[in-house]
Amino acid sequence: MSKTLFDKVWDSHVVKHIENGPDVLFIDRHLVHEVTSPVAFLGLKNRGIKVLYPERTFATADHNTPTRNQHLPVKDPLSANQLKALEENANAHNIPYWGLGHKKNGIVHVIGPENGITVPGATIVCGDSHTSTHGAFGAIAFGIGTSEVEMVLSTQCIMQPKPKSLRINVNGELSEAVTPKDVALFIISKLSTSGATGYFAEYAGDVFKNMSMEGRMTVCNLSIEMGARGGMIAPDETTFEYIKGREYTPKGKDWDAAMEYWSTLYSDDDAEFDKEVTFDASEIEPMITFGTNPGMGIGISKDIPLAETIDGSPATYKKSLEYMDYSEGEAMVGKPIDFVFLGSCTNGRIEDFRAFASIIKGRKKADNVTAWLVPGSHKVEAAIREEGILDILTEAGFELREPGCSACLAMNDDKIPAGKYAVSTSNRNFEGRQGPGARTLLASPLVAAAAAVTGKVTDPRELMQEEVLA
Ligand SMILES: CC(C)[C@H](C(=O)O)[C@@H](O)C(=O)O
Ligand code: SF4
Repeated sequence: MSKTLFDKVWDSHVVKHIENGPDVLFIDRHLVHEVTSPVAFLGLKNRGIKVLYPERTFATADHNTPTRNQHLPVKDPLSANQLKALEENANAHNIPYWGLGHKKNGIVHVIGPENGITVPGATIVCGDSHTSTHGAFGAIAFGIGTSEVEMVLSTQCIMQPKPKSLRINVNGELSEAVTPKDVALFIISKLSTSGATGYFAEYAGDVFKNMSMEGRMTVCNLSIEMGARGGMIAPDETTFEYIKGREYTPKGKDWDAAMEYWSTLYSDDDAEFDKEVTFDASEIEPMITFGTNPGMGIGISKDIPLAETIDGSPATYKKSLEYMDYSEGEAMVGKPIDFVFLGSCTNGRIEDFRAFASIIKGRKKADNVTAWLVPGSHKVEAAIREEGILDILTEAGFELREPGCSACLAMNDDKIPAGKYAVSTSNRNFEGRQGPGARTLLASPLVAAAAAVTGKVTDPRELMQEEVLA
Protein backbone atom coordinates (compact mmCIF):
# COMPACT_ATOMS: atom_id res chain seq x y z
CA MET A 1 0.00 0.00 0.00
CA SER A 2 1.31 3.45 -0.80
CA LYS A 3 2.19 5.60 2.16
CA THR A 4 2.87 9.21 3.00
CA LEU A 5 6.19 10.24 4.50
CA PHE A 6 4.37 10.73 7.79
CA ASP A 7 2.85 7.22 7.68
CA LYS A 8 6.24 5.65 7.07
CA VAL A 9 7.84 7.28 10.09
CA TRP A 10 4.77 6.88 12.33
CA ASP A 11 4.16 3.22 11.48
CA SER A 12 7.77 2.28 12.20
CA HIS A 13 7.45 3.73 15.72
CA VAL A 14 4.15 2.17 16.81
CA VAL A 15 4.81 -0.03 19.84
CA LYS A 16 1.16 -0.85 20.36
CA HIS A 17 -1.99 0.00 18.46
CA ILE A 18 -5.04 0.46 20.65
CA GLU A 19 -8.28 -0.29 18.79
CA ASN A 20 -10.29 2.95 18.53
CA GLY A 21 -7.73 4.63 20.74
CA PRO A 22 -4.35 6.32 20.47
CA ASP A 23 -1.20 4.58 19.29
CA VAL A 24 1.67 4.02 21.70
CA LEU A 25 4.69 5.52 19.93
CA PHE A 26 8.36 5.02 20.68
CA ILE A 27 10.21 8.32 21.01
CA ASP A 28 13.77 8.47 19.67
CA ARG A 29 14.79 11.85 21.06
CA HIS A 30 13.46 13.89 23.95
CA LEU A 31 14.49 17.53 24.36
CA VAL A 32 13.98 19.19 27.72
CA HIS A 33 14.01 22.82 28.89
CA GLU A 34 13.58 24.53 32.25
CA VAL A 35 9.96 25.67 31.95
CA THR A 36 8.02 22.47 31.24
CA SER A 37 10.21 19.89 32.97
CA PRO A 38 10.33 20.56 36.77
CA VAL A 39 6.91 19.06 37.54
CA ALA A 40 7.63 16.05 35.32
CA PHE A 41 10.88 15.31 37.19
CA LEU A 42 9.06 15.78 40.48
CA GLY A 43 6.57 13.13 39.33
CA LEU A 44 9.44 10.68 38.75
CA LYS A 45 10.86 11.50 42.16
CA ASN A 46 7.52 10.90 43.86
CA ARG A 47 7.20 7.55 42.12
CA GLY A 48 10.81 6.66 42.87
CA ILE A 49 11.70 5.95 39.22
CA LYS A 50 14.55 6.89 36.90
CA VAL A 51 14.67 8.27 33.37
CA LEU A 52 14.54 5.16 31.18
CA TYR A 53 16.87 6.35 28.40
CA PRO A 54 18.97 9.31 29.61
CA GLU A 55 21.07 8.98 26.44
CA ARG A 56 18.00 9.82 24.34
CA THR A 57 17.24 12.89 26.47
CA PHE A 58 18.94 16.30 26.15
CA ALA A 59 18.48 19.33 28.39
CA THR A 60 19.19 23.00 27.71
CA ALA A 61 18.39 26.27 29.45
CA ASP A 62 16.81 28.85 27.15
CA HIS A 63 13.46 30.41 28.06
CA ASN A 64 14.33 32.20 31.27
CA THR A 65 17.93 33.03 30.60
CA PRO A 66 19.28 36.59 30.52
CA THR A 67 20.87 37.75 27.25
CA ARG A 68 23.51 39.85 28.98
CA ASN A 69 26.10 38.87 31.59
CA GLN A 70 25.27 35.18 31.54
CA HIS A 71 28.34 34.56 33.67
CA LEU A 72 26.66 36.32 36.63
CA PRO A 73 24.00 34.69 38.85
CA VAL A 74 20.47 34.99 37.42
CA LYS A 75 18.69 37.75 39.36
CA ASP A 76 15.03 36.80 38.98
CA PRO A 77 14.34 34.21 41.72
CA LEU A 78 11.71 32.24 39.77
CA SER A 79 14.02 31.89 36.75
CA ALA A 80 17.00 31.08 38.94
CA ASN A 81 15.01 28.31 40.66
CA GLN A 82 13.83 26.78 37.39
CA LEU A 83 17.36 26.80 36.00
CA LYS A 84 18.76 25.25 39.15
CA ALA A 85 16.04 22.58 39.14
CA LEU A 86 16.86 21.65 35.54
CA GLU A 87 20.55 21.33 36.30
CA GLU A 88 19.91 19.19 39.39
CA ASN A 89 17.40 16.98 37.60
CA ALA A 90 19.67 16.49 34.60
CA ASN A 91 22.61 15.59 36.85
CA ALA A 92 20.52 13.24 38.99
CA HIS A 93 19.42 11.32 35.89
CA ASN A 94 22.65 11.48 33.86
CA ILE A 95 21.07 13.54 31.14
CA PRO A 96 23.40 15.70 29.01
CA TYR A 97 22.82 19.23 30.30
CA TRP A 98 23.84 22.31 28.35
CA GLY A 99 23.26 25.14 30.80
CA LEU A 100 24.12 28.82 30.72
CA GLY A 101 27.56 29.45 29.34
CA HIS A 102 28.01 25.89 28.00
CA LYS A 103 29.30 25.99 24.45
CA LYS A 104 26.40 23.84 23.24
CA ASN A 105 23.79 25.95 25.03
CA GLY A 106 21.04 27.66 23.07
CA ILE A 107 17.36 27.53 22.21
CA VAL A 108 16.18 23.95 22.32
CA HIS A 109 15.05 23.93 18.66
CA VAL A 110 18.31 25.44 17.48
CA ILE A 111 20.69 23.14 19.34
CA GLY A 112 18.92 19.87 18.36
CA PRO A 113 19.69 20.20 14.64
CA GLU A 114 23.02 21.91 15.26
CA ASN A 115 24.41 18.96 17.20
CA GLY A 116 22.92 16.24 15.02
CA ILE A 117 20.34 15.17 17.60
CA THR A 118 17.68 15.84 14.98
CA VAL A 119 17.79 13.25 12.19
CA PRO A 120 15.44 12.04 9.44
CA GLY A 121 12.87 9.39 10.28
CA ALA A 122 13.09 10.00 14.03
CA THR A 123 10.32 10.74 16.50
CA ILE A 124 11.22 13.82 18.52
CA VAL A 125 9.27 15.44 21.33
CA CYS A 126 9.75 18.32 23.73
CA GLY A 127 7.49 20.08 26.19
CA ASP A 128 7.30 22.95 23.74
CA SER A 129 4.96 23.76 20.87
CA HIS A 130 7.68 24.74 18.38
CA THR A 131 9.16 21.26 18.42
CA SER A 132 7.61 21.16 14.94
CA THR A 133 10.87 22.82 13.81
CA HIS A 134 12.64 19.44 13.70
CA GLY A 135 10.20 18.20 11.04
CA ALA A 136 12.43 20.00 8.55
CA PHE A 137 14.63 16.89 8.58
CA GLY A 138 11.81 14.45 7.79
CA ALA A 139 11.29 13.64 11.47
CA ILE A 140 7.93 13.44 13.23
CA ALA A 141 8.39 16.14 15.84
CA PHE A 142 5.74 17.68 18.05
CA GLY A 143 5.21 19.49 21.32
CA ILE A 144 3.87 17.75 24.40
CA GLY A 145 2.51 18.78 27.80
CA THR A 146 4.24 18.38 31.15
CA SER A 147 2.40 15.15 32.09
CA GLU A 148 3.52 13.71 28.75
CA VAL A 149 7.08 14.84 29.46
CA GLU A 150 6.90 12.66 32.56
CA MET A 151 5.51 9.79 30.49
CA VAL A 152 8.38 10.02 27.99
CA LEU A 153 11.04 10.39 30.69
CA SER A 154 9.79 7.23 32.38
CA THR A 155 8.80 5.01 29.41
CA GLN A 156 10.33 6.62 26.27
CA CYS A 157 6.83 6.23 24.80
CA ILE A 158 3.82 8.42 24.33
CA MET A 159 0.16 7.80 23.54
CA GLN A 160 -0.98 9.73 20.50
CA PRO A 161 -4.02 9.64 18.24
CA LYS A 162 -2.88 9.63 14.61
CA PRO A 163 -3.47 13.10 13.08
CA LYS A 164 -4.98 13.62 9.62
CA SER A 165 -2.66 14.33 6.70
CA LEU A 166 -2.31 17.64 4.89
CA ARG A 167 0.04 18.41 2.02
CA ILE A 168 0.99 22.02 1.32
CA ASN A 169 2.58 22.53 -2.08
CA VAL A 170 4.34 25.73 -3.09
CA ASN A 171 5.61 25.61 -6.65
CA GLY A 172 7.63 27.97 -8.82
CA GLU A 173 10.34 30.40 -7.81
CA LEU A 174 10.37 32.89 -4.95
CA SER A 175 10.79 36.55 -5.86
CA GLU A 176 13.52 38.85 -4.60
CA ALA A 177 13.61 39.39 -0.80
CA VAL A 178 11.03 36.66 -0.21
CA THR A 179 12.40 34.40 2.52
CA PRO A 180 11.20 31.15 4.13
CA LYS A 181 9.58 33.25 6.89
CA ASP A 182 7.49 35.02 4.27
CA VAL A 183 6.45 31.69 2.76
CA ALA A 184 5.27 30.51 6.17
CA LEU A 185 3.48 33.76 7.07
CA PHE A 186 1.84 33.70 3.65
CA ILE A 187 0.56 30.15 4.15
CA ILE A 188 -0.80 30.99 7.61
CA SER A 189 -2.49 34.12 6.26
CA LYS A 190 -4.26 31.91 3.70
CA LEU A 191 -5.15 28.97 5.96
CA SER A 192 -5.71 30.99 9.20
CA THR A 193 -4.41 30.06 12.64
CA SER A 194 -6.85 27.15 12.87
CA GLY A 195 -6.79 26.04 9.23
CA ALA A 196 -4.61 23.00 9.89
CA THR A 197 -6.04 21.96 13.26
CA GLY A 198 -6.08 18.17 13.57
CA TYR A 199 -3.58 17.73 10.73
CA PHE A 200 0.10 16.98 10.39
CA ALA A 201 1.46 18.87 7.40
CA GLU A 202 3.96 17.86 4.75
CA TYR A 203 5.51 20.72 2.76
CA ALA A 204 6.23 19.81 -0.84
CA GLY A 205 7.04 21.41 -4.18
CA ASP A 206 9.86 23.39 -5.79
CA VAL A 207 10.12 26.05 -3.11
CA PHE A 208 10.88 23.61 -0.29
CA LYS A 209 13.10 21.44 -2.50
CA ASN A 210 15.23 24.49 -3.24
CA MET A 211 15.22 25.76 0.34
CA SER A 212 18.18 25.50 2.74
CA MET A 213 17.86 23.42 5.92
CA GLU A 214 17.64 26.55 8.01
CA GLY A 215 14.84 27.87 5.81
CA ARG A 216 13.01 24.55 6.11
CA MET A 217 13.33 24.81 9.90
CA THR A 218 11.75 28.27 9.84
CA VAL A 219 8.81 26.95 7.84
CA CYS A 220 8.27 23.83 9.96
CA ASN A 221 8.64 25.92 13.12
CA LEU A 222 5.60 27.96 12.12
CA SER A 223 3.41 24.90 11.35
CA ILE A 224 2.00 25.09 14.83
CA GLU A 225 0.76 28.65 14.18
CA MET A 226 -1.77 27.38 11.63
CA GLY A 227 -3.00 24.84 14.16
CA ALA A 228 -1.12 21.82 12.75
CA ARG A 229 0.28 19.19 15.12
CA GLY A 230 3.53 19.50 13.20
CA GLY A 231 5.03 19.86 9.77
CA MET A 232 7.66 17.89 7.87
CA ILE A 233 9.70 17.88 4.68
CA ALA A 234 11.08 14.78 2.97
CA PRO A 235 14.83 14.45 3.54
CA ASP A 236 17.05 14.87 0.48
CA GLU A 237 20.65 15.68 -0.42
CA THR A 238 20.34 19.08 1.29
CA THR A 239 19.32 17.32 4.50
CA PHE A 240 22.05 14.66 4.39
CA GLU A 241 24.67 17.25 3.57
CA TYR A 242 23.60 19.33 6.58
CA ILE A 243 23.60 16.53 9.15
CA LYS A 244 26.70 14.65 8.02
CA GLY A 245 29.52 14.77 10.56
CA ARG A 246 27.55 16.43 13.36
CA GLU A 247 28.26 15.16 16.85
CA TYR A 248 25.26 12.87 17.34
CA THR A 249 24.64 11.71 13.76
CA PRO A 250 25.67 8.16 12.88
CA LYS A 251 29.21 7.59 11.58
CA GLY A 252 30.86 5.02 9.27
CA LYS A 253 28.82 1.86 8.70
CA ASP A 254 25.99 3.23 10.85
CA TRP A 255 25.78 6.22 8.54
CA ASP A 256 25.49 3.95 5.48
CA ALA A 257 22.77 1.89 7.12
CA ALA A 258 20.92 5.02 8.18
CA MET A 259 21.21 6.47 4.66
CA GLU A 260 19.63 3.36 3.23
CA TYR A 261 16.59 3.88 5.46
CA TRP A 262 16.50 7.65 5.10
CA SER A 263 16.43 7.36 1.31
CA THR A 264 13.06 5.61 1.57
CA LEU A 265 11.52 8.53 3.42
CA TYR A 266 9.23 10.32 0.97
CA SER A 267 5.53 10.22 0.19
CA ASP A 268 4.83 7.60 -2.46
CA ASP A 269 3.55 8.96 -5.77
CA ASP A 270 0.03 7.72 -5.23
CA ALA A 271 -0.11 8.37 -1.48
CA GLU A 272 -3.34 10.03 -0.48
CA PHE A 273 -3.71 13.03 1.80
CA ASP A 274 -6.82 13.98 3.73
CA LYS A 275 -6.37 17.53 2.47
CA GLU A 276 -4.11 19.20 -0.05
CA VAL A 277 -3.52 22.88 -0.87
CA THR A 278 -1.31 24.40 -3.55
CA PHE A 279 0.14 27.90 -3.92
CA ASP A 280 2.25 29.64 -6.52
CA ALA A 281 5.53 31.09 -5.25
CA SER A 282 5.11 34.19 -7.40
CA GLU A 283 2.07 35.23 -5.30
CA ILE A 284 4.28 35.74 -2.25
CA GLU A 285 5.96 39.03 -1.32
CA PRO A 286 7.81 40.01 1.86
CA MET A 287 5.19 39.68 4.60
CA ILE A 288 4.37 41.57 7.78
CA THR A 289 1.66 41.08 10.40
CA PHE A 290 -0.57 43.93 11.49
CA GLY A 291 -2.75 42.21 14.11
CA THR A 292 -2.60 39.96 17.14
CA ASN A 293 -2.31 36.49 15.66
CA PRO A 294 0.17 35.11 13.11
CA GLY A 295 -2.62 34.68 10.53
CA MET A 296 -3.10 38.46 10.35
CA GLY A 297 -0.32 38.97 7.83
CA ILE A 298 -0.18 40.77 4.48
CA GLY A 299 2.31 41.47 1.74
CA ILE A 300 4.27 44.48 2.99
CA SER A 301 3.12 46.71 0.12
CA LYS A 302 -0.56 46.03 0.86
CA ASP A 303 -2.99 47.97 3.07
CA ILE A 304 -4.55 46.60 6.25
CA PRO A 305 -7.67 44.76 5.05
CA LEU A 306 -11.15 46.13 5.74
CA ALA A 307 -13.10 44.20 8.38
CA GLU A 308 -15.85 43.38 5.87
CA THR A 309 -13.40 41.53 3.62
CA ILE A 310 -12.02 39.09 6.19
CA ASP A 311 -13.23 35.66 7.25
CA GLY A 312 -14.19 35.43 10.88
CA SER A 313 -15.68 37.85 13.36
CA PRO A 314 -15.40 41.55 12.42
CA ALA A 315 -15.69 42.46 16.12
CA THR A 316 -12.63 40.35 17.05
CA TYR A 317 -10.78 41.77 14.06
CA LYS A 318 -11.54 45.34 15.11
CA LYS A 319 -10.51 44.62 18.70
CA SER A 320 -7.21 43.32 17.43
CA LEU A 321 -6.61 46.47 15.36
CA GLU A 322 -7.52 48.55 18.40
CA TYR A 323 -4.83 46.81 20.44
CA MET A 324 -2.34 47.64 17.71
CA ASP A 325 -3.76 51.18 17.36
CA TYR A 326 -4.10 50.60 13.63
CA SER A 327 -7.05 51.30 11.33
CA GLU A 328 -8.54 49.37 8.44
CA GLY A 329 -7.27 50.44 5.02
CA GLU A 330 -3.99 51.97 6.26
CA ALA A 331 -0.68 51.19 4.60
CA MET A 332 1.85 49.24 6.67
CA VAL A 333 4.85 50.78 4.93
CA GLY A 334 5.89 53.94 6.76
CA LYS A 335 4.42 52.97 10.14
CA PRO A 336 6.79 54.07 12.93
CA ILE A 337 8.40 51.38 15.07
CA ASP A 338 10.38 51.40 18.33
CA PHE A 339 12.06 48.01 18.68
CA VAL A 340 13.58 45.35 16.45
CA PHE A 341 14.07 41.80 17.67
CA LEU A 342 16.22 39.45 15.60
CA GLY A 343 16.26 35.99 17.11
CA SER A 344 14.12 33.04 18.35
CA CYS A 345 13.86 29.44 17.20
CA THR A 346 12.15 30.77 14.06
CA ASN A 347 14.86 33.16 12.85
CA GLY A 348 17.84 33.08 15.20
CA ARG A 349 20.23 31.07 13.02
CA ILE A 350 23.29 32.10 11.07
CA GLU A 351 21.44 32.55 7.76
CA ASP A 352 19.09 34.96 9.53
CA PHE A 353 22.02 37.04 10.78
CA ARG A 354 23.56 36.96 7.31
CA ALA A 355 20.29 38.24 5.83
CA PHE A 356 20.02 40.97 8.46
CA ALA A 357 23.63 42.02 7.89
CA SER A 358 23.14 42.15 4.11
CA ILE A 359 20.73 45.07 4.57
CA ILE A 360 22.41 46.98 7.40
CA LYS A 361 25.90 46.77 5.92
CA GLY A 362 27.11 50.32 5.31
CA ARG A 363 24.04 51.82 6.98
CA LYS A 364 23.33 52.95 10.54
CA LYS A 365 20.79 51.91 13.12
CA ALA A 366 17.96 54.46 13.24
CA ASP A 367 18.12 56.61 16.40
CA ASN A 368 14.53 55.86 17.41
CA VAL A 369 15.08 52.08 17.33
CA THR A 370 16.21 49.82 20.16
CA ALA A 371 17.50 46.61 18.63
CA TRP A 372 17.92 43.28 20.38
CA LEU A 373 19.93 40.87 18.26
CA VAL A 374 19.95 37.51 19.98
CA PRO A 375 21.63 34.45 18.46
CA GLY A 376 19.78 31.15 18.83
CA SER A 377 22.82 29.43 20.31
CA HIS A 378 26.49 29.84 21.17
CA LYS A 379 27.38 28.11 17.91
CA VAL A 380 25.39 30.73 16.00
CA GLU A 381 27.11 33.43 18.05
CA ALA A 382 30.52 31.96 17.20
CA ALA A 383 29.66 31.89 13.49
CA ILE A 384 28.52 35.53 13.65
CA ARG A 385 31.97 36.45 14.94
CA GLU A 386 33.92 34.18 12.61
CA GLU A 387 32.13 35.38 9.49
CA GLY A 388 32.76 39.03 10.29
CA ILE A 389 29.06 39.72 10.78
CA LEU A 390 29.71 41.11 14.25
CA ASP A 391 31.90 43.81 12.72
CA ILE A 392 29.12 44.79 10.33
CA LEU A 393 26.63 44.92 13.20
CA THR A 394 28.93 46.94 15.45
CA GLU A 395 29.83 49.41 12.73
CA ALA A 396 26.14 50.03 12.11
CA GLY A 397 25.57 50.74 15.81
CA PHE A 398 24.12 47.39 16.88
CA GLU A 399 25.01 45.25 19.88
CA LEU A 400 24.99 41.46 19.89
CA ARG A 401 23.47 39.71 22.90
CA GLU A 402 23.96 36.24 24.37
CA PRO A 403 21.76 33.33 23.24
CA GLY A 404 18.27 32.43 24.47
CA CYS A 405 14.54 32.85 23.76
CA SER A 406 14.68 36.48 24.91
CA ALA A 407 11.98 38.83 23.64
CA CYS A 408 10.24 36.02 21.75
CA LEU A 409 8.17 35.48 24.89
CA ALA A 410 9.75 37.94 27.31
CA MET A 411 10.20 35.54 30.22
CA ASN A 412 13.49 37.29 31.04
CA ASP A 413 14.30 41.02 31.21
CA ASP A 414 13.90 41.53 27.46
CA LYS A 415 10.39 42.94 27.52
CA ILE A 416 9.04 45.38 24.94
CA PRO A 417 7.37 48.23 26.90
CA ALA A 418 3.59 48.74 26.76
CA GLY A 419 2.33 50.47 23.64
CA LYS A 420 5.63 50.18 21.79
CA TYR A 421 5.95 48.56 18.36
CA ALA A 422 8.45 45.80 17.72
CA VAL A 423 9.32 44.32 14.35
CA SER A 424 10.13 40.81 15.43
CA THR A 425 11.47 37.76 13.63
CA SER A 426 9.80 35.45 16.17
CA ASN A 427 6.59 33.48 15.70
CA ARG A 428 3.84 34.89 17.90
CA ASN A 429 2.26 38.34 18.00
CA PHE A 430 -0.40 37.65 20.64
CA GLU A 431 -1.42 40.49 22.98
CA GLY A 432 1.33 40.94 25.54
CA ARG A 433 3.51 38.18 24.10
CA GLN A 434 6.63 40.36 24.06
CA GLY A 435 5.77 42.19 27.28
CA PRO A 436 2.53 43.53 28.78
CA GLY A 437 0.90 45.87 26.24
CA ALA A 438 3.66 45.33 23.66
CA ARG A 439 2.72 45.41 19.98
CA THR A 440 4.40 42.92 17.67
CA LEU A 441 4.86 42.98 13.91
CA LEU A 442 6.10 39.57 12.76
CA ALA A 443 8.42 39.62 9.78
CA SER A 444 11.56 38.19 8.18
CA PRO A 445 15.12 39.18 9.09
CA LEU A 446 15.26 41.31 5.90
CA VAL A 447 12.14 43.27 6.87
CA ALA A 448 13.44 43.58 10.44
CA ALA A 449 16.75 44.95 9.14
CA ALA A 450 15.02 47.44 6.84
CA ALA A 451 12.99 48.68 9.84
CA ALA A 452 16.08 48.83 12.05
CA VAL A 453 17.90 51.25 9.75
CA THR A 454 14.93 53.41 8.72
CA GLY A 455 13.01 53.45 12.02
CA LYS A 456 9.75 52.55 10.30
CA VAL A 457 8.14 49.70 8.39
CA THR A 458 10.08 49.58 5.13
CA ASP A 459 9.97 47.30 2.12
CA PRO A 460 13.45 45.72 2.04
CA ARG A 461 13.32 45.67 -1.75
CA GLU A 462 13.61 49.47 -1.69
CA LEU A 463 16.95 49.28 0.12
CA MET A 464 18.15 46.45 -2.09
CA GLN A 465 17.23 48.59 -5.08
CA GLU A 466 19.36 51.44 -3.73
CA GLU A 467 22.28 49.04 -3.49
CA VAL A 468 21.91 48.05 -7.12
CA LEU A 469 21.76 51.72 -8.17
CA ALA A 470 24.73 52.74 -6.04
C1 LIG B 1 7.24 27.91 27.41
C2 LIG B 1 6.76 26.97 26.36
C3 LIG B 1 5.85 25.98 26.98
C4 LIG B 1 6.14 27.68 25.17
C5 LIG B 1 5.67 26.73 24.07
O1 LIG B 1 5.23 25.62 24.28
O2 LIG B 1 5.70 27.08 22.93
C6 LIG B 1 7.13 28.66 24.55
O3 LIG B 1 8.24 28.05 24.01
C7 LIG B 1 6.43 29.50 23.51
O4 LIG B 1 6.97 29.70 22.44
O5 LIG B 1 5.33 30.00 23.80
S1 SF4 C 1 12.33 31.02 20.92
FE1 SF4 C 1 10.23 31.55 21.35
S2 SF4 C 1 8.99 30.06 20.26
FE2 SF4 C 1 11.07 29.28 20.37
S3 SF4 C 1 11.04 27.95 22.12
FE3 SF4 C 1 11.76 29.96 22.80
S4 SF4 C 1 9.92 31.02 23.48
FE4 SF4 C 1 9.24 29.25 22.31
